[in-house]
Order: sequence, then structure tokens, then C-alpha cells
Amino acid sequence: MAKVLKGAGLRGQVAGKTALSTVGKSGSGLTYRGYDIKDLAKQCQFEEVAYLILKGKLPNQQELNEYKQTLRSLRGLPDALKEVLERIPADAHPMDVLRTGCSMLGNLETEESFDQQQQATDRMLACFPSIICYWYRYSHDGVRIDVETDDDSIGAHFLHMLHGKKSNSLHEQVMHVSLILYAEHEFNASTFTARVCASTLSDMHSCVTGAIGSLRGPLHGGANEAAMEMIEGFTSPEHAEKEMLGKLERKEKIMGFGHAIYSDSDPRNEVIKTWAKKLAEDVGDTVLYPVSERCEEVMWREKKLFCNADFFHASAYHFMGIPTKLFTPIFVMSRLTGWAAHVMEQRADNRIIRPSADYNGEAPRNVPPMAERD
Ligand SMILES: CC(=O)SCCNC(=O)CCNC(=O)[C@H](O)C(C)(C)COP(=O)(O)OP(=O)(O)OC[C@H]1O[C@@H](n2cnc3c(N)ncnc32)[C@H](O)[C@@H]1OP(=O)(O)O
Ligand SMILES: O=C([O-])CC(=O)C(=O)O
Repeated sequence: MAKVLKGAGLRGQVAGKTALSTVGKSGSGLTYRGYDIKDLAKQCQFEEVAYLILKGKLPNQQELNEYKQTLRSLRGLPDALKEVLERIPADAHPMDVLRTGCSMLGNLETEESFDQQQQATDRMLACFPSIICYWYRYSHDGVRIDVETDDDSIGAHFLHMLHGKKSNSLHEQVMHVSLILYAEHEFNASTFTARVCASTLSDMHSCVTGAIGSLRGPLHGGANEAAMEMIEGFTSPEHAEKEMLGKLERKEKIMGFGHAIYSDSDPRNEVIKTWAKKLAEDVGDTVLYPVSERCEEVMWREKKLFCNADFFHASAYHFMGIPTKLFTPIFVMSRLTGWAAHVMEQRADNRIIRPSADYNGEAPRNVPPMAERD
């Protein structure tokens, strides 16, 4: 494990301006364009929030209907992309599949000028669920699914393709909430990756491909999968408590806890936790939810570490029958809105992002001839 230097990781340094969200400001916790995340999760569908983040205002009913219709019309996949997906093995990680899928789409439907940035974004928003599920169902079940469903929302489209049947209204609602919660989060690692890429005046697909790679890691989006792998190994709250104490004793990192910006809670946790509880009741769970709650109690009691957005997402997704390895790709389906909006914001007022390094290597020296080297 690398040694963590004080002040490392650009912590606390302002790296640019954004009008998209505030994270960890006192009072409201997390806002998208001034709206509190809790109000958005209670009152809106994901497509409304995507519209807000990308276009700067909440849509009226007609604008929302038209936007959803546009997204529905963009769900299909080109044959060349399907061929690539069919060649990726079943044991590949779906984040790698999505990274390749995004990059391939950029070859087939290249963003030729920045005038096409909204179009390129809408296309990815509409077809990323198709990419994930087409590959997953082909490589795991051997079926070539129809990705052009008439489902109303992105979340329902995803669940329909994954399970081969329409989702129920509870699950569709949870998908709206989850996708809203994950949509945008200021200068997190994957968004910053996208902005650095955008600052070179690169294309939208390159920015998003890089961001997918950053989100994949367990210290960022990959934590929801790592949290699931941990909690499903616990058979009871008592067992969870014993194991968690052991992990803390051994100074192991516990995925789904802690945050680089929030200091005492992540406002998204309270929201997704409520829905995880509803889903637990819906499926009659008596283990996973109580185990998750006990993990939360132990971490707070022992270390004052709180659940971040990822922890209760794990059990919520699990109760909806979503395979663990598809958890982080769902994060992508949502965060794409934030990434693309940041790329647009960067392009609108750009200077190449190029920080300086504090050199701590060798002093200047001569290149020795080959015969004199060790
Ligand atoms: C949607 C998202 O991306 S949310 C983040 C998802 N990631 C995770 O859940 C991974 C687990 N969490 C972590 O690794 C970290 O908390 C991060 C990466 C989120 C933030 O990292 P940092 O800002 O460097 O953490 P921070 O400086 O607050 O850590 C303070 C101390 O708490 C410890 N700590 C922080 N998180 C954890 C954790 N999850 N488990 C155990 N200890 C932890 C650190 O080791 C550190 O201890 P030390 O001072 O003895 O070295
Ligand atoms: O902001 C961060 O560092 C990580 C995070 O919670 C997110 O990207 O949603």
C-alpha cells in the first residue's frame, strides 16, 4: 500500500470553477444547480435531473416528454458494436466492457465538432444500458436481446433487458432515485479525469472513456461492488460486528465508508438507505439489511466513519436481483450526465489543465557509456 503524504491527492485545493453542484457545503449537503439532492430524489425522475444538469433548467412537462422520447429513440446498437461486444468473454469485468463499448461508439459515431456534444451525450445516455445488457445476456445466457424496448425510463429499460421482463413500479422508482443520487459530484476523481481530457480539446467519447476507467477503482465507484462482496460474507449482525472489528484491528480499508470531502455524513446515504429498507421488506430479507446496519453502527462507534453513497446501494441493488458486477456500470449510466456537463463547462471556458510537480528525483547527471553501467 502506497504511503499517504499529508496534503497529497490535491485535497482542499481549488482546481477550477463549476456551476453544476456543491458538495459538503454547510446546510444543504449536496445540490445540483442549486436544488437539494433530497428534494430531487423525492420529486423527480432521473431524466428530469439529467436535463437539469446538462441543460441548466428543470424541464416542463412537454420538454420532459420530448427528452424522454429522444432518449428512447437512441437505444439501438450498431451491428459493428454488437460484434465487438460478442467477442468480449463472459469473465471480463463489465466496466471494461463499457469502456470498450464507449470507445467503439466513438469510432462509429465520432463527435466531429463541439456542436454535437449534446447529441453525443444523449446517445450515450440512451445506449449505455443497451451495451451493458447486450454483452451480459449474450455472454452469460447466449441470447441476442432486443435492446430497443419501449420502456418509459432509462432505469426500467435497463432492468427489462437484464431480467427479460418488465420491471415493477417499486424497482423503477428505486432506479430513478439511485441514478439521481449518483448523477453529479463536483470534482471527484472520474469527473476530474474527464475535465483534464476535455481541456486538451479532445472529443466527448475520449473524455467519457477515461472517466469510466477512473470510476472503476475500488476507492471510487468500484466500492459498491466491494461492499457487496464483504456484506454477503456475513451471516448475522453479530458475525458482521466480529469481522468488522477484526478488519479495523488489522487496519484494513472498508469499502463503502469514508469520504474525501464530507466529514460526518454523505447526504446520499440517508436516501438510499431508506429505499434499501423498503426493498428488504419487499423481498422478506432478514439478514443483509440488518448486517448492513450493524456495519454502519460499528464503523461510526469505533472510527467515526460513515457510510458513503456506495454502501447501502449494494444491498438495494442486490434486492432488485442485479448481479454484483453490474453495480458500478449503473453508476456510469448515471454519472455520465455529470461528466458530460463538466466537459461542456470546461470547453466553454478552457485552458489546458497542467499542474506542476514537486521534483524529488536525482540531481542532474551524465549518461554513462554502456560499458560502465551496472
Ligand atoms: C461514490 C464514491 O466514490 S464515494 C467513495 C467510495 N470509496 C470507498 O468507499 C473506499 C473506502 N474509503 C476510502 O478509501 C477513503 O475514505 C476515501 C478514498 C473515500 C477518501 O480517502 P481520503 O480522503 O484519503 O481519506 P481520509 O484522509 O479521510 O482518511 C482518514 C483516515 O481514515 C481512514 N479511513 C478512511 N476511510 C476508511 C475506510 N473506508 N476504512 C478504514 N479506514 C478508513 C484512513 O486510512 C485514514 O487513517 P489514518 O489517518 O490513520 O491514515
Ligand atoms: O466526490 C468524491 O470524491 C467521490 C464521490 O462521492 C462521487 O464521485 O460521487
